[in-house]
Amino acid sequence: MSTNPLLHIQNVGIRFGGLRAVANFTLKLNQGELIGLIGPNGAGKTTVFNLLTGVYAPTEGEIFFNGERINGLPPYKVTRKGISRTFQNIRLFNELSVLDNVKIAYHSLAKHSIFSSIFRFPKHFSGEKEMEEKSIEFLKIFHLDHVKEEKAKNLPYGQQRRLEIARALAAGPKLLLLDEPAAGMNPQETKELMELISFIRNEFNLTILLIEHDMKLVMGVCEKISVLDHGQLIAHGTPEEIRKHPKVIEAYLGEEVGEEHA
Ligand SMILES: Nc1ncnc2c1ncn2[C@@H]1O[C@H](COP(=O)(O)OP(=O)(O)OP(=O)(O)O)[C@@H](O)[C@H]1O
Repeated sequence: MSTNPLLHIQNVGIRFGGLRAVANFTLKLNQGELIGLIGPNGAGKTTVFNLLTGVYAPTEGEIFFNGERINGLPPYKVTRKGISRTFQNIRLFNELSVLDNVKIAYHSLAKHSIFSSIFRFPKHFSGEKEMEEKSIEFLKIFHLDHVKEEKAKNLPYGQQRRLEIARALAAGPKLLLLDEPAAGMNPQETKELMELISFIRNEFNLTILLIEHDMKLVMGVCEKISVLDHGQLIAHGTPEEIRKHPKVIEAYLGEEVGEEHA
């Protein structure tokens, strides 16, 4: 069995002018792990995702994915390597149907060539059919198949969040980055999301890095949690260790990190 981590972030940092948004950040994710990334507002969590997905190139450090150095690669190449993400502010094709939103993501994996697509050779049609069937399978997992013809913008908020995850998964990632997937959800929706995240991790053999302010969710699904404060890693450990960690308690204004933050 390989002991190499799927993702290895080594002493990564980035400056925006005089601000060191992330500094000396190190994290290893092994295949199949579900790790939480938490921290107060402005701690640098989304910047870490932007560094991992090629939105920003790190000004220091290295990022290895599957043993390959990926820092500096453009976002589309990072996606092709097997890293997908969702965004804090939902980004869907609002005017397209739910099904088309997933089909577009699945397209990046489709086996039929661009020429057969343009000239509509038979191979293209079988590719289209397969893509549609696969996309509907994804929608079933996310309980969205009954609204597949609906425009994305017409879905209730909780369903839009689920569609974003379905779309990220349709690109066939090995590593899924979820940026505050429970933001704006009610407690029941959050509970269902928690179950869904655990389910897809097992079902798709995924490795997941989860940014989330809802501590109940983070503590409930993650094996390990990394805590950022002012761009620095201040703690890494099990939910129980993090809950009691003095630096984490201090970063969260003296309160014990727990359900009061849910
Ligand atoms: N493109 C940018 N240019 C300048 N400053 C930036 C840029 N992106 C992020 N920052 C700054 O970097 C710091 C970290 O921001 P980031 O969005 O990563 O924090 P966060 O932990 O995700 O916060 P939140 O929980 O509020 O989403 C903040 O001070 C932010 O203003």
